[in-house]
Amino acid sequence: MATANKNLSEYDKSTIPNAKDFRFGIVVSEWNSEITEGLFDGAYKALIDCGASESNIIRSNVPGSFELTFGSKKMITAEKVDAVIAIGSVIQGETKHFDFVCSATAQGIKDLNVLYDTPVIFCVLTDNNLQQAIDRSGGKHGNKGAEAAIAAIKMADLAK
Ligand SMILES: Nc1c(NC[C@H](O)[C@H](O)[C@H](O)CO)[nH]c(=O)[nH]c1=O
Ligand SMILES: CC(=O)[C@@H](O)COP(=O)(O)O
Repeated sequence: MATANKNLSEYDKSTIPNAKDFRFGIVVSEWNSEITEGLFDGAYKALIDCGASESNIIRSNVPGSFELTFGSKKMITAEKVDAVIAIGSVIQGETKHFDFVCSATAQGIKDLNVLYDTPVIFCVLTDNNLQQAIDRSGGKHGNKGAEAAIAAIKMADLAK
């Protein structure tokens, strides 16, 4: 189902474990910060809404999405979190760089989920243009950050 056919912010709390005992790391890319800050806001509010404590949400920043893999690895090894949410926004430019950044980031985060026992959630928008990113970070299609937060809670519960 394409994002256009669902709202990313919608969730049923009756199907989600209470997050009160979990500790979450959120790693935020600074590229396209007007988008990534919106994603962070959506993730943070959803975690709190589902019972997480503010003191159990730890944030770090990285320069761009390519650095999310390293930043997430550091969050796993240094902060003893139950799940990590990796937040980025990659927007197509004039060249093939978009393809390499998206692929490397997706593969890197997938690799962390294989190498470590802490789930890392792929909250990286890979859009053709700025409007698509706006629509998915609190716009008409909801907020992928909220979707990622729910995934993080469910995976933290699965991994415990
Ligand atoms: N163009 C975008 C980038 N590019 C930067 C890379 O992620 C990386 O920081 C750089 O290549 C140095 O290693 N990053 C994004 O997150 N979004 C973009 O649209
Ligand atoms: C995703 C990118 O790296 C891209 O936005 C960079 O833009 P360009 O391809 O025009 O150099």
